[in-house]
Amino acid sequence: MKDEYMIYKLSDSIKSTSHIDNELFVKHNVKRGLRNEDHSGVLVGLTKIGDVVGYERMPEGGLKAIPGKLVYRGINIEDLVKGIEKENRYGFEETAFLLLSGFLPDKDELETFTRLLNQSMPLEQKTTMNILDLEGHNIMNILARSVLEMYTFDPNPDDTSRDNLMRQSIELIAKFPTIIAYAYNILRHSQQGRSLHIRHPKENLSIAENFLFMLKGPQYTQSEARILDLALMLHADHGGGNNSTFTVRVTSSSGTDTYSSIAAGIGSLKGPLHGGANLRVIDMFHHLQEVISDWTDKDEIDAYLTKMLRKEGYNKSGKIYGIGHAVYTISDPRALLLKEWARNLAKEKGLDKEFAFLELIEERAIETFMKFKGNQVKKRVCANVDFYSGFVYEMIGLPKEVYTPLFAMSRITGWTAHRIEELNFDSKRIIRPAYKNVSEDAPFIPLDKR
Ligand SMILES: CC(=O)SCCNC(=O)CCNC(=O)[C@H](O)C(C)(C)COP(=O)(O)OP(=O)(O)OC[C@H]1O[C@@H](n2cnc3c(N)ncnc32)[C@H](O)[C@@H]1OP(=O)(O)O
Ligand SMILES: O=C([O-])CC(=O)C(=O)O
Repeated sequence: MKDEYMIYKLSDSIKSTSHIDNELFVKHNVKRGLRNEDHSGVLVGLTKIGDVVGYERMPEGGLKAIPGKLVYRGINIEDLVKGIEKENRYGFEETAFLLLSGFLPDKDELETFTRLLNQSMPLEQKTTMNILDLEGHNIMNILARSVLEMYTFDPNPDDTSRDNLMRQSIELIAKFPTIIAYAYNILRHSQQGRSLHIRHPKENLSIAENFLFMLKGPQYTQSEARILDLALMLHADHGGGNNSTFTVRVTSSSGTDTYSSIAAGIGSLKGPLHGGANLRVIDMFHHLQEVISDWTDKDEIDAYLTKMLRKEGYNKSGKIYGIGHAVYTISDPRALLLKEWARNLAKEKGLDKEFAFLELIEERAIETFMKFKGNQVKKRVCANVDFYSGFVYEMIGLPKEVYTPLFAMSRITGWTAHRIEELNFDSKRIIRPAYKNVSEDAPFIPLDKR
């Protein structure tokens, strides 16, 4: 047999070895994707960090869809974001403090914490040189590799004591913006032939400002930095059950080191059904701008969205990106906030027509999805956080390569808070669910008899 045929032979076996009848999940009462029949998540843990609410349980049984609510350490995200906006301050550092500590910092605590973050932003010279050296066009991949490398420079990488976990968490939160900005500048140079600028983080700038400075130099506006700061606040945590945070909790429960666990979380977030969706949404939006001739024609939009759901349009995945959520049903509170900023910004930038089209796609996607699925699906869908974020980033001049990394730059706060919690409750136990084997027994056959 020719060597290359082996790949096809083995790959062909996947058709039968990976086929598991849907009915078997029902028969063995297996919760597909750790989800109950009514789509709610199977309860697998307790947390005091974030609360994600999309429905109420009725006393007579069943779920009642309610407008989505997101809470960080007991504080409603809307109150946090609007409170900080009203005081005309940057809020991501404060959000990180809140998630890590469980309480809001006073003035002195906030100043000290912000200074600590600022001082931890520069990278080891060796890490910078390595980022320069890392081949590749995907910043999530470069970020994961850089995080794994931080293990080498940490004098105490495997120590899971409280103090050390907190020190590592602060280092990671501070260094993510630097790694991402450097990686983008290098990528821009190596893949797009642009001149190479490495701007080191500055003192006395917020993380949002510093990121924009490192990415594009001093030519960013205060309103761009404020919007980025707000977006960072919104993406910081989403409870313990989202795919990347759960990944961090699962890996942490084995007692592995912080860098291995966070690199695994980055890998999860990169997926197009999770944080990677923000990139897909903007790509899908540009595609729709091209294929839909009349951006106000509901019938034309519906027809194309139906094609997408039938796996005949766009990337033929059958997905409409930025729509649907494991928990939220009526609304994702983050999407509502991002949508309002997008609306205002679009007005400012003369992009009202584009915004109106995106808003109409949201409306039609929900309608079309419900019609397409009919009574096959018991839950309604809404736009999620990824639906408007890319449009906002695009308007503030951010390149698409950093959209998903920006999610990671914010979510590192939630990941580290959850890792700390996973390793510090008294009754902790390694996370180890079960899989039922549904294959048939097979005899061992000697090689010359096969
Ligand atoms: C930060 C975040 O991670 S937010 C989510 C970002 N991801 C996306 O935007 C990708 C598009 N959305 C999706 O794929 C899904 O809505 C998810 C992955 C977010 C949630 O999936 P689920 O928890 O399975 O959602 P839910 O239980 O409501 O799904 C019901 C059915 O509708 C399908 N569905 C849900 N949303 C969509 C969508 N946007 N496009 C097509 N089909 C969808 C599901 O695949 C599922 O089908 P199945 O019953 O055949 O398995
Ligand atoms: O909760 C989820 O499943 C996904 C999500 O919105 C997030 O992680 O922000």
